[in-house]
Amino acid sequence: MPRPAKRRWRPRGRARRCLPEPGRSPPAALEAARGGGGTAVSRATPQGRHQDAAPRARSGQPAEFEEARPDGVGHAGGGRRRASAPFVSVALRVRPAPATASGDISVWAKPPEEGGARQRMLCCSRGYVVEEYEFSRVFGPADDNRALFHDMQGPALTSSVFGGVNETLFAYGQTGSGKTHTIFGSGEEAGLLGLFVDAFFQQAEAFPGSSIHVCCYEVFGDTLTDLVNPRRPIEQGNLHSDDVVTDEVFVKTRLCQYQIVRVSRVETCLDLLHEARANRAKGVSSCNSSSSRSHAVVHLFVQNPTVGAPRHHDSEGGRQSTIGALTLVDLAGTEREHDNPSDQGKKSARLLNTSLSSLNRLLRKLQTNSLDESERRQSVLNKCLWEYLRPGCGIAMVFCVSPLAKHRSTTLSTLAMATDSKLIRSQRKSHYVQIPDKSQPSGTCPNVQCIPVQSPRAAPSPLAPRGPEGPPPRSGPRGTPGRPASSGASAAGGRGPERGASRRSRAGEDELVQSWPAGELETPTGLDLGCPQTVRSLSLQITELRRRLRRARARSADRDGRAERDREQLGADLDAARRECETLRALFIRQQQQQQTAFWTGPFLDLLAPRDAALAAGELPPRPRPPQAAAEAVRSPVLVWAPRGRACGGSPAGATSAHPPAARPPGSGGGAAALPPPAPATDPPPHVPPKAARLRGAGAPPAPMLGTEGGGSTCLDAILLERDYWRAVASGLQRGTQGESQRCSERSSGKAPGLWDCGGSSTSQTLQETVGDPSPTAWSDTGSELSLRSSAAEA
Ligand SMILES: Nc1ncnc2c1ncn2[C@@H]1O[C@H](COP(=O)(O)OP(=O)(O)OP(=O)(O)O)[C@@H](O)[C@H]1O
Repeated sequence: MPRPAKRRWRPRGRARRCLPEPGRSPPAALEAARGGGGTAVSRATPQGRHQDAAPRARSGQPAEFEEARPDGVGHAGGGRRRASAPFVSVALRVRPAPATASGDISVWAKPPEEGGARQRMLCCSRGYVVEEYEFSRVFGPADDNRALFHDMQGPALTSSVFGGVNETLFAYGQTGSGKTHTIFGSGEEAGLLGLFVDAFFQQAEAFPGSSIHVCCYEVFGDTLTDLVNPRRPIEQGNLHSDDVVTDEVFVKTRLCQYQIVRVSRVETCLDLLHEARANRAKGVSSCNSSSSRSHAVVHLFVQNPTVGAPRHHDSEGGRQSTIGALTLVDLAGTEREHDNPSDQGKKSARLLNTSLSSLNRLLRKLQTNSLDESERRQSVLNKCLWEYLRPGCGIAMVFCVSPLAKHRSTTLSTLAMATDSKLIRSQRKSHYVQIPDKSQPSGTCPNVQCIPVQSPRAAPSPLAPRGPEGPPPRSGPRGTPGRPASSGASAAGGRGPERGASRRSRAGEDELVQSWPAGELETPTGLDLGCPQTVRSLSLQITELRRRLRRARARSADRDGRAERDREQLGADLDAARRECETLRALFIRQQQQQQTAFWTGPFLDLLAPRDAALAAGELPPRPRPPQAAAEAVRSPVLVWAPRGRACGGSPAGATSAHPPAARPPGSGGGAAALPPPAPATDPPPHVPPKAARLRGAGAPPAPMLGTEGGGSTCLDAILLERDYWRAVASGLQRGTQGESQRCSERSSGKAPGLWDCGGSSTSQTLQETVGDPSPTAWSDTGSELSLRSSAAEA
C-alpha cells in the first residue's frame, strides 16, 4: 500500500523560500523571476499552501478573483451573487522609489504572463531568496490613480453604493508608502476620492431623486475631529445652511460632532474635501516629511429612492429607497516608535500604532469569519468603521509598500497582512428604507419612520434585471443581524460613523426636520407636506412618540431605583446573617469547651474513686490475674486511662486485692480507695505533668512514693493527685471561657458520690445520681455527643 506523502506544516500566509537553481547565480535567479520565468519562486496563499505559480498563470483563468461587470449588474444588493468575491478585494501598490533615495529595490510587480490581462503577482527579494505573492491586482510605480480606480472596479463599486450597499476601501501600509497619494491624490493627480466623487455624480444623473451626502473626519487616539467646513460654500451660495446636519458620536464619554453635507454639485463636494484634507493633522515621520498624523475617514452617502421598484409595495402602499455608503479610509502609516525623529512624533506614533493594532485585530477576525461586537469597542477607529466593516459590507483594501530594500522588514509584514486579508469574504447586502406612498389618503398617512427590509439580501437588486416575482427571500449566510430601524431613519438625513448605535439628539432630529425644505422632504418620504392633515398627523405622531419615550424613560428610572434599593437591602441582610453565624459559632465552641471540661473533671474522675472505694470495702471481686506478659506491659510508668472508667497505674489492677488499703492523701476527696497492685522497687515513679508538679508545690498533695511500702495506695494517690490537677486545670479553663471568677469547687464530702458541682456551667449536662447504685454515675450529656453511662454491673 502506498504511503501518503508527508505534508509539512508551514506558517500561514507566508511564502515559501525558494533557493535559486543550482548553478545559477542569485542575480540570475532574480532576473528570471523579474522576467516572469516564475519557476524559481513560489506563491503565498492565505491558507499557507504554496502552489507553483506557473500552471495557474498559464491558464489565464484564475478562479479566485472574478471580474465584476463594470455596471455592477448582478453583484450589488442581489441574491444571485456567486460565492466568490466579484469585486477586487485585495490590491497591492508599489510606489515609485523616491528620486533622492539610494539603495536596492526589493519589491517589484511581476508583469503578467502572455495572455494575462492584469498584473497579479508581486515579487519580494530577500537577498538570495525570492518570494512571490498573488493578489487581486498588483500596481507598479507606473500605474496612476486612474488606473487603480478602474482596476479596482470603481464604477462597479459606485453602482453598488447606489444599490444600497456599504462599500469600504482602505489604504494600508507603512508611512510614506503612498496611502494619502492613493486616496486624496497629490499634486495634479487626483486620488481615488476625487474619481469616486466624479463617478457618483455621473451615476446620480441616471437616478433622478437620488442625493449625495458627504462627511470627513479624522481620528487620532481617542479624539474625533470634523474636517469639513461648509462655511465658505455657504457664503458663496453653493450650499444652503439647510444642507448641513450635525451628527454626533460618543467617544470615551465625550460627545464628538461632525457635519454631514448634502452636496448637489461635484465642484462643491471636491472643494469641501480639498479643504478637509488641508485641515488634517500633519507631521514628520521617519520616511515622510509631510506625514498624515491621523486616520482620515470619508463617507459618501447615497440615498436613491428611485430604485425602489413598485413590486416592493407592501400592503400599506409604501415604496423603498436604498441607502448606501462609500467609505474611504486613509490610515496613518505604520512606523516604529523609535524611528520617528521627534519626541512629539514618537508619541503620536505610539497612539497611531495602538489604534492600528485594534483595527488589525478586527481585520483578523474578519479573516477568520469570527467578528464579534467586542471589537467595536476596542478603539475609536473601530467604533467609527464598525458599521462599514461588519458582515454585509463590501471591503476592498489597497496595501501600499515601498520598493526599497531598507524597508523590507516592514514591507514583509504588510505583505503578510495583505495575504491574510485575501480570506475576507464580502457578503454584500443592500439596505433599504421603507417610504410611505404618496397615493395614501392624506388623513391616514402611514408612519414616517423608516424601516429596513427583513433581509437585505431578500430585496432584489435595484440594478439587476429580475423576473416579475424577484428572487425568493433568503436569509444571509451567517445570520447577519438586521439593521436597526434607527439606522435607516438616521440615514435619511445623513448617517454618521456609528449609524446603528449612535444616538442623534432630539434637538438634532428637530433640526433635521425643520431644516429640510418641505419640497425636498416630499421626494424621499413620499408625503404631501402641503396638506395640513398630513402635517397635523405627523405632529401628532411625533407628540405620541415623545410621550411614549418619556414614559419609557420614567419606567426604566423607576426600575433602576427599585433594583438599587433591593441591592442595598440584600447587602444588609447578608451582613446580619454573617454576624449571626459568627455568634453561633462562638457559642458552639464555648459549649463544646464547657462540656468537655465538665466531663473530664466530673464523671470521668468520679469513676475512679467509687471503684476504689468499692474495692476497699471488698464489695467487688478481685480481678483475675493477668498473664505475665500483660503484667509486664502495664508496668509502664505512664498513667494510662482505660475507657469505661478503668484507670490503672504502673502495675496490673488484678494484683490490687492482695494489698491492704492505704489512707488517701489529704484533700483528695471521695471515700476509701482501692489499692493498686504493688510495684517493684525499681519501677520509676508515675508520670506527673509539670503543671501538676507545680500545683503540688502550691499546696497540692505530696507526690506519692512508689516502690515503698504501701505502694498499692501510691498508685491511687497518683491518680487522685492527677485528678486534682485536672480539676484545677478545668477550673482555669472554665474561668477562661466564661470570664467568671468562679472556680470549680472540690467535690464536697457531704455530697453524694458522683455529684459534681461545676459552678457556672451553663451547659445542658446533667449528672444523675442513680438511687441504690453505689457506683457513682449514670451521666448523660444530652447536649453533645459525649455520653457515658457507667453501671455497677460493668464494674
Ligand atoms: N504612486 C505614487 N506616485 C507618485 N508619487 C507617490 C506615489 N506614492 C507616493 N508618492 C509620493 O510620496 C510621498 C509620500 O506619500 P504619501 O504622503 O501618500 O504617503 P503616506 O503613506 O500617506 O504616508 P503617511 O502615512 O506618513 O501619511 C508624497 O509626496 C507622494 O506624492
